[in-house]
Amino acid sequence: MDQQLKAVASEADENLQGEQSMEQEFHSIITAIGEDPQREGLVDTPSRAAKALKYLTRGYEQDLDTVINGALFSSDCDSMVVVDHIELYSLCEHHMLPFTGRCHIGYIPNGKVLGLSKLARIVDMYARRLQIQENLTQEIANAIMEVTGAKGVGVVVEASHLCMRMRGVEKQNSEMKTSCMLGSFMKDKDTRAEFLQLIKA
Ligand SMILES: Nc1nc2c(ncn2[C@@H]2O[C@H](COP(=O)(O)OP(=O)(O)OP(=O)(O)O)[C@@H](O)[C@H]2O)c(=O)[nH]1
Ligand SMILES: [Zn+2]
Repeated sequence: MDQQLKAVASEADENLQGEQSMEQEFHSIITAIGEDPQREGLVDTPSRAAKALKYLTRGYEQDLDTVINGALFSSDCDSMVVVDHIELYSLCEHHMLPFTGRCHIGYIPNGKVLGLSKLARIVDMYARRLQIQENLTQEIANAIMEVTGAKGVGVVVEASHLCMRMRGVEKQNSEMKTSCMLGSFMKDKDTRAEFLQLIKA
């Protein structure tokens, strides 16, 4: 077996072991909450829950290079590019409960534009990890700046946190809004205003 095949096989093996140990943990959790893991409806639950959690945190297995896949194109465009209402699903790192909402992105290219879908893929890569909203917002903005070398980048995230709705303080209608402005979006208030007007956040 050549080196590359060996690496792929060993990664698959690690993933399988990780999923099996997660299954055992979910089995214990079901017992700890006072349920019977052998009950018909729960027999396959540890395996389903492990698969679901692996999926919900799949951003750990991704990196920027793979996500962008070379979709960076030369362009003379020096006007603002905005992609808004990119839905996001994340897990808060304090309670591992979902927070869901929308991400709005703007950037002013500097010779390169990014494939349209890649903005949404960058959002997903960072959202599908354990996060706080502030860090998520900043990580998305920094990644777009790093990949495109843009003149400026603006990111706004609006999200609702289940840890605040289903438990704890139990407030149903409040949303958290976070923003990160880099380059001309930070320095120039007209650029920032144009972005905020376009996304109407
Ligand atoms: N800043 C920030 N806080 C978050 C985010 N997600 C959850 N939190 C907060 O993390 C805090 C954790 O506070 P703790 O007092 O340690 O935990 P807790 O007793 O479960 O807190 P309560 O939610 O107030 O019941 C809470 O205030 C949550 O609302 C986030 O994305 N950003
Ligand atoms: Zn939380």
